[in-house]
Amino acid sequence: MFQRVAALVVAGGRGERAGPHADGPKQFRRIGGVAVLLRTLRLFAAHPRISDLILVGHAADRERIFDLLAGTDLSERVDLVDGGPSRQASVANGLQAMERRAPDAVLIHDAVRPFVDAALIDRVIAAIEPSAGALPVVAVADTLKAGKDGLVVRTVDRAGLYAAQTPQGFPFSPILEAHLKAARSGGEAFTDDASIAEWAGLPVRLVEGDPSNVKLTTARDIALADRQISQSKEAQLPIDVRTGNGYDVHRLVEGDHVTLCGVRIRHDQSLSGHSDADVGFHALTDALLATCGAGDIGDHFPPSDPQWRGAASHIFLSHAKAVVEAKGGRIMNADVSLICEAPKIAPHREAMCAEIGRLLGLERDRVSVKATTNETIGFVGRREGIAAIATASVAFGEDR
Ligand SMILES: Nc1ccn([C@@H]2O[C@H](COP(=O)(O)OP(=O)(O)OP(=O)(O)O)[C@@H](O)[C@H]2O)c(=O)n1
Ligand SMILES: C[C@](O)(CO)[C@H](O)COP(=O)(O)O
Repeated sequence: MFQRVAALVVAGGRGERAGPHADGPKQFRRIGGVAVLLRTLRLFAAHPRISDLILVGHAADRERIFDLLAGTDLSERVDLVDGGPSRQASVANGLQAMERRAPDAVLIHDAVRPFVDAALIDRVIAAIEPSAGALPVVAVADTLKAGKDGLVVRTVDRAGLYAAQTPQGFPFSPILEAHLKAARSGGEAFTDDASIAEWAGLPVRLVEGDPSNVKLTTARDIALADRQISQSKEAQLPIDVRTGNGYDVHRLVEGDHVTLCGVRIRHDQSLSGHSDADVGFHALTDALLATCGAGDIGDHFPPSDPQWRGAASHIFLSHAKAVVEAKGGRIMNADVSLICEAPKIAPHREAMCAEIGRLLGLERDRVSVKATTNETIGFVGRREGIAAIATASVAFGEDR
């Protein structure tokens, strides 16, 4: 039995056949509310036999991937490697990056096969041998035709023909060697790793695949997968709605404006702080992080870190949104109370609500900004500072 079995998940493609989408290439599209890539990574991360998890992503998607993994256990678990111009090149990059970890065996999997399950991973691992790979397949069920210029040329005997799936499993050194040899020979035409093994003379065992383990190739595949999850048992589980609160205060000093809930307001004082001192956004950021036990704003953006000096606080709020969403949460509403003697908030309230709605993707009736004075009592009453209290609700479990 192999001691260390690593997983290499390739997500460096552009998903051209699926077409463009605001979320990015198909591996970032959501099915059942969760990004395809996140679903796939979670399955490998949760499997007890997987020792190492390497993700290959397109260089242009680095930020998107970091945002997706931020705040999840995966950010510690996954190593990100840049992909290449073809799937073959992406796998080769991943295998080379994995070499220093010296795994005994490796499973190579398409990020866009999010329906892989633990039983299939077990079957593939069990079939890998020191000198043979393992390939999950499903027998071809349709009658097969060869065609040319719109005409049938002949009917192909389907006996012994299989559709290849992933994860494909191999002893590590032989598949690395095979990939390096293929790269040296200049060929970029291999669409899977079993064909590289075959070309290099490494035998590959057939393993029972899983018809549900489809590859999401077109926009229709993605829509079907989304519908399938929405109708599945996981979608029937109760939704878990959580509430978080946040509080912040900043000192008022000499100045000419304050920024509150993303809106710059002329004033005869300014708020002092390491960032732009937007107490409203800071309190709301904490409220969002609190819904998933993700610490507070200071954990994510330490005041000791010079890069956040003077930073616009929408960065913190958008980050909190990404953390919540990476954990499978959907923000339901956001409510901020500003506590100050001046400036007057009412004239700016709509602009503040619009900014929160824009940043968190919330409709107007899910956002609230309120204000109160402190009746001239205490530090707020003496105009020494402005405070904010925020509450947010997030629904989790929609992705199960
Ligand atoms: N240069 C590439 C091309 C593909 N892949 C990955 O290989 C898997 C299977 O490839 P495919 O379905 O062909 O994905 P795309 O290349 O993204 O799709 P298309 O051919 O439609 O652009 C996907 O997880 C894809 O992200 C990769 O890592 N690097
Ligand atoms: C690796 C693979 O998913 C096995 O079916 C497939 O070969 C990917 O190939 P594509 O040609 O890029 O769709």
